[in-house]
Amino acid sequence: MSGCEPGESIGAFLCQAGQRLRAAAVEAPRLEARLLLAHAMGCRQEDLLRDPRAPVPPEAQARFREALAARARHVPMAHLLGHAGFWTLDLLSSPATLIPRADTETLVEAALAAFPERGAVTRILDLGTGTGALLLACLEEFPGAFGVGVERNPEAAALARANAARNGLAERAAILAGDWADALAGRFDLILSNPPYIESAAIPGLMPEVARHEPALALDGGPDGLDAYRALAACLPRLLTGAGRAVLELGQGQQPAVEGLMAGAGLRAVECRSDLGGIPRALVLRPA
Ligand SMILES: C[S@@+](CC[C@H](N)C(=O)[O-])C[C@H]1O[C@@H](n2cnc3c(N)ncnc32)[C@H](O)[C@@H]1O
Repeated sequence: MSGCEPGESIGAFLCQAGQRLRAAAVEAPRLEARLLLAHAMGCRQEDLLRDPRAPVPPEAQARFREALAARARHVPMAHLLGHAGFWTLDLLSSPATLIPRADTETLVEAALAAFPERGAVTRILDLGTGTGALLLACLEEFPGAFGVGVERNPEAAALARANAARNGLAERAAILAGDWADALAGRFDLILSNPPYIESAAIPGLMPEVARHEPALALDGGPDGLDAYRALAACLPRLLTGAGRAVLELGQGQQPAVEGLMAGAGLRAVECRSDLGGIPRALVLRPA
């Protein structure tokens, strides 16, 4: 490849990998090449930069080539590295569910703003828990709370359980495989949900990392994107305590429709917090 030194040094591998990822229209090719090589060599990114002329060991070369080819096919970085950061946590991620997104952290901020008195939250529910991101971040922030996470895909439920253990929260979390709140009785102070909310017809047009590599069960909200909110509207009123709050993630432009659905079920919107891009993202609801 032009402009790269030949050979098997760290520098040569990074240069060639950066060019390959750029040609595949990957957004941050040099950074991702460093992350993948560090992962293949079992070291930190900083260690690579210390001696770019050092050789890449043969086993690491093989792992790196494989990961690089997958990344050039737009397999998401989190699937290749096996984990992703969310709030203060490091979470295992897998193709069984959504990779946790920074936008979803807006829901944690909204929950914290809704309950300035942390002790007021003793029972938390997360519907469609996936990696466990929202449930575990909130358990971290509300230290007196016990949490239940429900997930339709048993493989994702197992991942959420592993993440609870990995973050020292297993004693305070129960993860159930099931369909929304069908198997639940009782009431919760804080209910979180980031449901699938993309309109079915829009999914093929999403970036390839999402459209090809994240599961439809985590994305597809039906023809108008609102199917899961209808299911949530049907169960949230019986699950919230009188002073409880539900915090729901919204897709772009969905605030009026979701507020309308929830109002019809007897839930009043008290806040809608925007994400860092200025998009209304976290809708906070209370019993009317
Ligand atoms: C958008 S992802 C959110 C995952 C995680 N809560 C997050 O914020 O990163 C939606 C999750 O809901 C799950 N799901 C979809 N339909 C469900 C249902 N009927 N009951 C329970 N979980 C469901 C999906 O498998 C997926 O893990």
